Amino acid sequence: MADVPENAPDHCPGTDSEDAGKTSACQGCPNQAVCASALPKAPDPAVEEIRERLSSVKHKLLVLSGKGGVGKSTVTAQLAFGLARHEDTQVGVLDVDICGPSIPRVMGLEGEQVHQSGSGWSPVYVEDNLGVMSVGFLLASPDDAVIWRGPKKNGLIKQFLRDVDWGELDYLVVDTPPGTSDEHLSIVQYLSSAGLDGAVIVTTPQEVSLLDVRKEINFCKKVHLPVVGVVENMSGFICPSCQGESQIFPPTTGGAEKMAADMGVPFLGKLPLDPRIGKCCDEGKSFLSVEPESLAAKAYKEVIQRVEEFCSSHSNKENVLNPVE
Ligand SMILES: Nc1ncnc2c1ncn2[C@@H]1O[C@H](COP(=O)(O)OP(=O)(O)OP(=O)(O)O)[C@@H](O)[C@H]1O
Repeated sequence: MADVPENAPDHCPGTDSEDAGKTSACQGCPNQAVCASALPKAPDPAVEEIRERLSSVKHKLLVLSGKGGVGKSTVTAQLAFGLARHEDTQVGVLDVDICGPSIPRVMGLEGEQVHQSGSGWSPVYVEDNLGVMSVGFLLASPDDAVIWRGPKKNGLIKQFLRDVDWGELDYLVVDTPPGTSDEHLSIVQYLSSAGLDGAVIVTTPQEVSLLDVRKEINFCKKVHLPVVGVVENMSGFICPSCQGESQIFPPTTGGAEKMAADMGVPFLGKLPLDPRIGKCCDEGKSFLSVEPESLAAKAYKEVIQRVEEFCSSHSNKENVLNPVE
Protein backbone atom coordinates (compact mmCIF):
# COMPACT_ATOMS: atom_id res chain seq x y z
CA MET A 1 0.00 0.00 0.00
CA ALA A 2 1.40 3.41 -0.88
CA ASP A 3 1.32 5.21 2.43
CA VAL A 4 2.01 8.91 2.48
CA PRO A 5 3.33 11.03 5.35
CA GLU A 6 1.24 14.06 6.35
CA ASN A 7 3.72 16.59 4.99
CA ALA A 8 4.53 14.72 1.77
CA PRO A 9 5.13 16.54 -1.53
CA ASP A 10 2.50 16.31 -4.31
CA HIS A 11 3.99 13.38 -6.20
CA CYS A 12 5.17 11.39 -3.20
CA PRO A 13 5.60 7.74 -4.30
CA GLY A 14 4.51 6.54 -0.83
CA THR A 15 6.63 5.24 2.00
CA ASP A 16 6.17 1.61 0.98
CA SER A 17 7.18 2.16 -2.64
CA GLU A 18 10.48 0.82 -3.93
CA ASP A 19 11.11 4.39 -5.10
CA ALA A 20 10.56 5.87 -1.64
CA GLY A 21 13.05 8.67 -1.09
CA LYS A 22 14.48 8.32 -4.61
CA THR A 23 12.21 10.24 -7.00
CA SER A 24 12.55 13.87 -8.02
CA ALA A 25 9.51 14.65 -5.85
CA CYS A 26 11.46 13.36 -2.82
CA GLN A 27 14.21 15.98 -3.23
CA GLY A 28 13.91 18.41 -0.35
CA CYS A 29 11.18 16.40 1.42
CA PRO A 30 11.80 16.24 5.19
CA ASN A 31 11.11 12.48 5.10
CA GLN A 32 13.58 11.72 2.32
CA ALA A 33 16.34 10.29 4.50
CA VAL A 34 14.11 7.85 6.36
CA CYS A 35 12.23 6.83 3.19
CA ALA A 36 15.47 6.17 1.31
CA SER A 37 16.97 4.17 4.18
CA ALA A 38 16.39 0.46 4.45
CA LEU A 39 15.21 0.94 8.02
CA PRO A 40 11.78 -0.46 8.78
CA LYS A 41 9.22 2.35 8.66
CA ALA A 42 7.53 3.32 11.90
CA PRO A 43 4.00 1.92 12.28
CA ASP A 44 1.41 4.32 10.92
CA PRO A 45 -0.11 6.19 13.88
CA ALA A 46 -3.28 6.68 11.80
CA VAL A 47 -4.15 2.99 12.30
CA GLU A 48 -4.55 3.53 16.04
CA GLU A 49 -6.32 6.87 15.53
CA ILE A 50 -8.81 5.30 13.12
CA ARG A 51 -9.41 2.38 15.46
CA GLU A 52 -10.08 4.85 18.28
CA ARG A 53 -12.32 7.07 16.13
CA LEU A 54 -14.42 4.18 14.84
CA SER A 55 -14.68 2.35 18.14
CA SER A 56 -18.15 3.88 18.53
CA VAL A 57 -19.31 2.27 15.25
CA LYS A 58 -20.80 -1.20 15.73
CA HIS A 59 -20.81 -2.51 12.15
CA LYS A 60 -18.68 -1.44 9.22
CA LEU A 61 -19.52 -2.57 5.72
CA LEU A 62 -17.81 -1.94 2.39
CA VAL A 63 -19.80 -1.86 -0.85
CA LEU A 64 -17.66 -3.09 -3.76
CA SER A 65 -18.13 -3.69 -7.45
CA GLY A 66 -15.81 -5.06 -10.09
CA LYS A 67 -17.06 -2.62 -12.72
CA GLY A 68 -18.34 0.95 -12.77
CA GLY A 69 -21.98 1.71 -13.45
CA VAL A 70 -23.46 -1.51 -12.07
CA GLY A 71 -25.36 0.32 -9.31
CA LYS A 72 -22.89 0.29 -6.41
CA SER A 73 -23.75 3.80 -5.19
CA THR A 74 -27.45 3.14 -5.68
CA VAL A 75 -27.22 -0.01 -3.56
CA THR A 76 -25.12 1.83 -0.94
CA ALA A 77 -27.68 4.63 -0.67
CA GLN A 78 -30.77 2.43 -0.62
CA LEU A 79 -29.13 0.02 1.82
CA ALA A 80 -28.40 2.98 4.12
CA PHE A 81 -31.95 4.36 3.78
CA GLY A 82 -33.25 0.86 4.53
CA LEU A 83 -31.01 0.28 7.56
CA ALA A 84 -32.09 3.69 8.90
CA ARG A 85 -35.81 2.88 8.60
CA HIS A 86 -35.83 2.25 12.36
CA GLU A 87 -35.48 5.64 14.03
CA ASP A 88 -33.31 4.18 16.77
CA THR A 89 -30.77 2.76 14.29
CA GLN A 90 -27.93 5.20 13.63
CA VAL A 91 -26.45 4.91 10.14
CA GLY A 92 -23.52 6.63 8.42
CA VAL A 93 -22.49 6.57 4.76
CA LEU A 94 -18.89 7.28 3.82
CA ASP A 95 -18.31 7.91 0.11
CA VAL A 96 -14.69 7.27 -0.77
CA ASP A 97 -15.33 6.92 -4.50
CA ILE A 98 -12.95 9.83 -4.87
CA CYS A 99 -13.02 10.25 -8.64
CA GLY A 100 -16.79 9.72 -9.01
CA PRO A 101 -18.59 10.66 -5.80
CA SER A 102 -22.28 10.17 -6.60
CA ILE A 103 -23.58 9.70 -3.04
CA PRO A 104 -24.44 13.41 -2.51
CA ARG A 105 -26.76 13.27 -5.53
CA VAL A 106 -28.42 9.93 -4.82
CA MET A 107 -29.00 10.86 -1.19
CA GLY A 108 -30.38 14.33 -1.95
CA LEU A 109 -27.37 16.25 -0.59
CA GLU A 110 -25.94 17.89 -3.70
CA GLY A 111 -24.37 21.27 -2.97
CA GLU A 112 -23.83 20.51 0.73
CA GLN A 113 -20.44 21.24 2.26
CA VAL A 114 -18.33 19.78 5.02
CA HIS A 115 -18.41 21.54 8.38
CA GLN A 116 -15.64 21.34 10.89
CA SER A 117 -16.27 21.16 14.60
CA GLY A 118 -13.90 20.86 17.53
CA SER A 119 -14.17 17.07 17.33
CA GLY A 120 -13.61 16.69 13.58
CA TRP A 121 -15.57 16.89 10.34
CA SER A 122 -19.32 16.77 10.87
CA PRO A 123 -21.37 14.47 8.59
CA VAL A 124 -24.22 16.01 6.59
CA TYR A 125 -27.54 14.61 7.82
CA VAL A 126 -30.34 13.30 5.56
CA GLU A 127 -32.36 12.33 8.62
CA ASP A 128 -31.52 12.62 12.31
CA ASN A 129 -30.27 9.03 12.23
CA LEU A 130 -28.62 9.06 8.77
CA GLY A 131 -25.39 11.01 8.22
CA VAL A 132 -23.22 11.19 5.12
CA MET A 133 -19.63 12.18 4.36
CA SER A 134 -18.41 12.39 0.78
CA VAL A 135 -15.52 13.85 -1.14
CA GLY A 136 -18.29 15.44 -3.21
CA PHE A 137 -18.87 17.86 -0.30
CA LEU A 138 -15.34 19.17 -0.78
CA LEU A 139 -15.86 20.09 -4.45
CA ALA A 140 -17.01 23.57 -5.40
CA SER A 141 -19.43 22.19 -8.00
CA PRO A 142 -20.75 18.67 -8.77
CA ASP A 143 -19.16 19.02 -12.22
CA ASP A 144 -15.67 19.45 -10.78
CA ALA A 145 -13.33 16.53 -11.37
CA VAL A 146 -10.92 15.12 -8.82
CA ILE A 147 -7.70 14.22 -10.59
CA TRP A 148 -5.30 12.95 -8.01
CA ARG A 149 -2.59 10.36 -7.96
CA GLY A 150 -2.82 7.33 -5.68
CA PRO A 151 -0.82 8.61 -2.69
CA LYS A 152 -2.92 11.76 -2.38
CA LYS A 153 -6.15 9.73 -2.65
CA ASN A 154 -4.91 7.43 0.08
CA GLY A 155 -4.16 10.47 2.24
CA LEU A 156 -7.74 11.68 1.85
CA ILE A 157 -9.15 8.24 2.63
CA LYS A 158 -7.08 8.13 5.79
CA GLN A 159 -8.35 11.60 6.72
CA PHE A 160 -11.98 10.60 6.11
CA LEU A 161 -11.64 7.50 8.26
CA ARG A 162 -9.84 9.33 11.04
CA ASP A 163 -11.41 12.79 11.15
CA VAL A 164 -15.17 12.38 10.67
CA ASP A 165 -17.03 12.64 13.95
CA TRP A 166 -19.78 10.03 13.47
CA GLY A 167 -20.71 9.71 17.13
CA GLU A 168 -22.38 6.42 18.03
CA LEU A 169 -23.34 4.44 14.92
CA ASP A 170 -24.95 1.06 14.41
CA TYR A 171 -23.80 0.87 10.78
CA LEU A 172 -21.18 2.63 8.68
CA VAL A 173 -21.63 1.81 4.99
CA VAL A 174 -18.63 2.70 2.82
CA ASP A 175 -19.06 3.30 -0.92
CA THR A 176 -15.76 2.53 -2.66
CA PRO A 177 -14.42 3.14 -6.19
CA PRO A 178 -15.07 0.34 -8.71
CA GLY A 179 -12.45 -2.40 -9.08
CA THR A 180 -9.61 -3.28 -6.75
CA SER A 181 -6.96 -0.64 -6.38
CA ASP A 182 -4.46 0.77 -3.98
CA GLU A 183 -7.30 2.72 -2.39
CA HIS A 184 -9.13 -0.51 -1.59
CA LEU A 185 -6.06 -1.87 0.11
CA SER A 186 -5.82 1.30 2.20
CA ILE A 187 -9.47 1.15 3.17
CA VAL A 188 -9.32 -2.52 4.10
CA GLN A 189 -6.13 -2.11 6.08
CA TYR A 190 -7.34 0.88 8.06
CA LEU A 191 -10.85 -0.44 8.63
CA SER A 192 -9.71 -3.94 9.51
CA SER A 193 -7.84 -2.59 12.47
CA ALA A 194 -11.10 -0.99 13.58
CA GLY A 195 -13.17 -4.18 13.06
CA LEU A 196 -14.59 -4.47 9.55
CA ASP A 197 -17.61 -6.75 9.25
CA GLY A 198 -17.36 -7.47 5.53
CA ALA A 199 -18.12 -6.52 1.94
CA VAL A 200 -21.34 -6.37 -0.05
CA ILE A 201 -20.45 -6.98 -3.70
CA VAL A 202 -22.65 -5.55 -6.45
CA THR A 203 -22.80 -6.91 -10.00
CA THR A 204 -25.17 -7.07 -12.95
CA PRO A 205 -26.03 -10.44 -14.53
CA GLN A 206 -23.80 -9.74 -17.53
CA GLU A 207 -20.82 -12.01 -17.95
CA VAL A 208 -18.48 -9.02 -18.32
CA SER A 209 -19.51 -7.83 -14.84
CA LEU A 210 -19.45 -11.32 -13.33
CA LEU A 211 -15.88 -11.80 -14.53
CA ASP A 212 -14.78 -8.74 -12.59
CA VAL A 213 -16.76 -9.81 -9.55
CA ARG A 214 -14.82 -13.05 -9.39
CA LYS A 215 -11.68 -10.90 -9.14
CA GLU A 216 -13.36 -8.84 -6.42
CA ILE A 217 -14.20 -11.97 -4.40
CA ASN A 218 -10.64 -13.21 -4.80
CA PHE A 219 -9.42 -9.83 -3.57
CA CYS A 220 -11.62 -10.23 -0.45
CA LYS A 221 -10.27 -13.72 0.14
CA LYS A 222 -6.71 -12.50 -0.25
CA VAL A 223 -7.11 -9.71 2.31
CA HIS A 224 -9.21 -11.96 4.62
CA LEU A 225 -12.25 -9.70 4.26
CA PRO A 226 -15.51 -11.61 4.84
CA VAL A 227 -18.00 -11.38 1.97
CA VAL A 228 -21.44 -10.46 3.33
CA GLY A 229 -22.80 -11.50 -0.03
CA VAL A 230 -23.28 -10.74 -3.70
CA VAL A 231 -26.18 -8.60 -4.97
CA GLU A 232 -27.32 -9.01 -8.58
CA ASN A 233 -28.56 -5.58 -9.66
CA MET A 234 -30.53 -4.76 -12.83
CA SER A 235 -31.62 -8.37 -12.80
CA GLY A 236 -34.59 -8.49 -15.14
CA PHE A 237 -37.03 -5.70 -15.98
CA ILE A 238 -40.48 -5.83 -14.42
CA CYS A 239 -43.00 -4.00 -16.59
CA PRO A 240 -44.89 -1.54 -14.37
CA SER A 241 -48.07 -2.07 -16.47
CA CYS A 242 -48.33 -5.85 -16.86
CA GLN A 243 -45.81 -6.95 -14.14
CA GLY A 244 -44.25 -9.28 -16.75
CA GLU A 245 -40.49 -9.84 -16.39
CA SER A 246 -37.98 -9.53 -19.25
CA GLN A 247 -34.29 -10.36 -19.05
CA ILE A 248 -32.39 -7.31 -20.32
CA PHE A 249 -28.95 -8.83 -19.65
CA PRO A 250 -29.49 -12.59 -20.10
CA PRO A 251 -26.78 -14.36 -18.09
CA THR A 252 -24.89 -16.94 -20.10
CA THR A 253 -23.34 -18.79 -17.17
CA GLY A 254 -26.14 -18.90 -14.60
CA GLY A 255 -25.82 -15.35 -13.26
CA ALA A 256 -24.53 -14.06 -9.94
CA GLU A 257 -26.32 -16.65 -7.80
CA LYS A 258 -24.50 -19.54 -9.45
CA MET A 259 -21.22 -17.65 -9.47
CA ALA A 260 -21.59 -16.93 -5.71
CA ALA A 261 -22.33 -20.62 -5.04
CA ASP A 262 -19.35 -21.70 -7.15
CA MET A 263 -17.08 -19.34 -5.22
CA GLY A 264 -18.48 -20.29 -1.82
CA VAL A 265 -19.88 -16.87 -0.85
CA PRO A 266 -23.47 -15.95 0.12
CA PHE A 267 -25.95 -14.58 -2.39
CA LEU A 268 -28.03 -11.69 -1.04
CA GLY A 269 -30.63 -11.42 -3.79
CA LYS A 270 -31.67 -10.00 -7.14
CA LEU A 271 -32.75 -6.37 -7.57
CA PRO A 272 -34.79 -5.75 -10.73
CA LEU A 273 -34.18 -2.97 -13.19
CA ASP A 274 -36.92 -0.49 -12.37
CA PRO A 275 -36.91 3.03 -13.86
CA ARG A 276 -38.44 4.30 -10.62
CA ILE A 277 -35.19 3.37 -8.82
CA GLY A 278 -33.23 5.56 -11.26
CA LYS A 279 -35.76 8.38 -10.76
CA CYS A 280 -35.50 8.19 -6.96
CA CYS A 281 -31.71 8.30 -7.23
CA ASP A 282 -31.83 11.31 -9.53
CA GLU A 283 -34.13 13.03 -7.04
CA GLY A 284 -32.09 11.92 -4.02
CA LYS A 285 -34.95 9.99 -2.42
CA SER A 286 -35.35 6.69 -0.64
CA PHE A 287 -36.89 4.22 -3.09
CA LEU A 288 -38.24 2.15 -0.20
CA SER A 289 -40.18 5.17 1.08
CA VAL A 290 -41.42 6.31 -2.33
CA GLU A 291 -42.44 2.88 -3.73
CA PRO A 292 -42.76 0.65 -0.65
CA GLU A 293 -45.18 -1.79 -2.28
CA SER A 294 -43.21 -2.37 -5.49
CA LEU A 295 -41.57 -5.70 -6.30
CA ALA A 296 -38.20 -3.96 -6.40
CA ALA A 297 -38.76 -2.58 -2.87
CA LYS A 298 -39.64 -6.10 -1.69
CA ALA A 299 -36.40 -7.39 -3.23
CA TYR A 300 -34.44 -4.57 -1.58
CA LYS A 301 -35.99 -5.35 1.82
CA GLU A 302 -34.87 -8.99 1.54
CA VAL A 303 -31.31 -7.93 0.72
CA ILE A 304 -31.28 -5.44 3.62
CA GLN A 305 -32.61 -8.06 6.02
CA ARG A 306 -29.86 -10.48 5.00
CA VAL A 307 -27.24 -7.78 5.59
CA GLU A 308 -28.73 -7.10 9.05
CA GLU A 309 -28.70 -10.81 9.83
CA PHE A 310 -25.08 -11.10 8.73
CA CYS A 311 -24.08 -8.18 10.95
CA SER A 312 -25.94 -9.43 13.99
CA SER A 313 -24.33 -12.85 13.65
CA HIS A 314 -20.90 -11.40 12.95
CA SER A 315 -18.79 -10.93 16.01
CA ASN A 316 -17.42 -7.54 14.89
CA LYS A 317 -14.04 -8.19 16.35
CA GLU A 318 -10.79 -7.41 14.59
CA ASN A 319 -10.72 -9.86 11.71
CA VAL A 320 -7.33 -9.02 10.35
CA LEU A 321 -4.21 -7.53 11.81
CA ASN A 322 -2.17 -7.21 8.69
CA PRO A 323 -4.35 -7.97 5.69
CA VAL A 324 -2.03 -6.66 3.02
CA GLU A 325 0.73 -9.05 2.16
N1 LIG B 1 -32.02 -1.47 -10.22
C1 LIG B 1 -31.95 -0.35 -10.93
N2 LIG B 1 -32.97 0.02 -11.74
C2 LIG B 1 -32.89 1.15 -12.49
N3 LIG B 1 -31.84 1.98 -12.51
C3 LIG B 1 -30.79 1.65 -11.73
C4 LIG B 1 -30.78 0.50 -10.88
N4 LIG B 1 -29.60 0.46 -10.22
C5 LIG B 1 -28.91 1.55 -10.59
N5 LIG B 1 -29.60 2.28 -11.50
C6 LIG B 1 -29.16 3.49 -12.22
O1 LIG B 1 -27.95 3.12 -12.92
C7 LIG B 1 -27.04 4.20 -12.94
C8 LIG B 1 -25.70 3.76 -12.36
O2 LIG B 1 -25.88 3.49 -10.98
P1 LIG B 1 -24.77 3.90 -9.91
O3 LIG B 1 -24.32 5.31 -10.09
O4 LIG B 1 -25.30 3.50 -8.59
O5 LIG B 1 -23.60 2.91 -10.35
P2 LIG B 1 -22.14 2.76 -9.76
O6 LIG B 1 -21.79 1.34 -9.89
O7 LIG B 1 -22.05 3.35 -8.39
O8 LIG B 1 -21.34 3.65 -10.76
P3 LIG B 1 -19.88 4.30 -10.55
O9 LIG B 1 -18.94 3.20 -10.74
O10 LIG B 1 -19.84 5.32 -11.64
O11 LIG B 1 -19.83 4.91 -9.18
C9 LIG B 1 -27.69 5.34 -12.16
O12 LIG B 1 -28.29 6.21 -13.06
C10 LIG B 1 -28.75 4.63 -11.31
O13 LIG B 1 -29.85 5.48 -11.04
